[in-house]
Amino acid sequence: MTSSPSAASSPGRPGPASPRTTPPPGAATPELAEGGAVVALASLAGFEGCFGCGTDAENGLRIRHGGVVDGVMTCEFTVRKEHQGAPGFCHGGVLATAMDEALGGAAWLLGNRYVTGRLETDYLAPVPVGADVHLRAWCTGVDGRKAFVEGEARTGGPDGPVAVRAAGVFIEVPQEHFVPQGS
Ligand SMILES: CCCCCCCCCC(=O)SCCNC(=O)CCNC(=O)[C@H](O)C(C)(C)COP(=O)(O)OP(=O)(O)OC[C@H]1O[C@@H](n2cnc3c(N)ncnc32)[C@H](O)[C@@H]1OP(=O)(O)O
Repeated sequence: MTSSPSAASSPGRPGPASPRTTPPPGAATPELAEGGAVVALASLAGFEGCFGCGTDAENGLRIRHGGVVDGVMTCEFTVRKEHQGAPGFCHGGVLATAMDEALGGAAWLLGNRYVTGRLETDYLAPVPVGADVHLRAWCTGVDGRKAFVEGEARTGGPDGPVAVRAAGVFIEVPQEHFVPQGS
């Protein structure tokens, strides 16, 4: 088992999450499942149609999941013209979707299935159409079925300026929560 980084030591950690997305006192330190669990679970669950990462989702974000380094989930996507909000820039809802995907992926690294209960986003800089967006997310604590997760999106490279910060609460669900493919 690998431990995820503590909130205090996470590289590029965003500012404080709200009280609703901060692990309560006594929350467990996240323990990641053995490597690859997130990918195995996702393929079992049929994520091809996912608007965030699905390869069959023609108009989706086609987020490319990367590796996990020191408990931090990495992924990226390219802002296309159909993602535009204000002229020349990515829509904020698209960026929230990307953060949902990244934070959700960090929760799934725990080895269970999770859905978004709450998602908070801070927009710090506009993201141009055509930009590559580099996402990172990590779990800060687990309390029963709740996983507390934070993340950030950067442009201009993985170590470029932070454009979006996010924090969320993801709730563990059984496989039966999802609609079987083909139903
Ligand atoms: C590579 C793979 C990567 C995968 C990434 C996936 C990313 C995408 C993720 C999504 O977008 S998921 C889609 C959006 N989310 C949903 O559709 C969830 C809709 N909501 C529900 O289905 C139910 O409300 C939910 C399963 C979350 C909870 O219902 P339950 O009846 O199972 O549980 P319950 O309401 O008893 O709550 C369980 C615990 O979670 C807490 N909780 C529930 N909703 C919450 C909320 N909104 N915020 C904070 N905490 C919440 C609740 O307080 C409680 O805490 P305690 O155990 O301490 O009492």
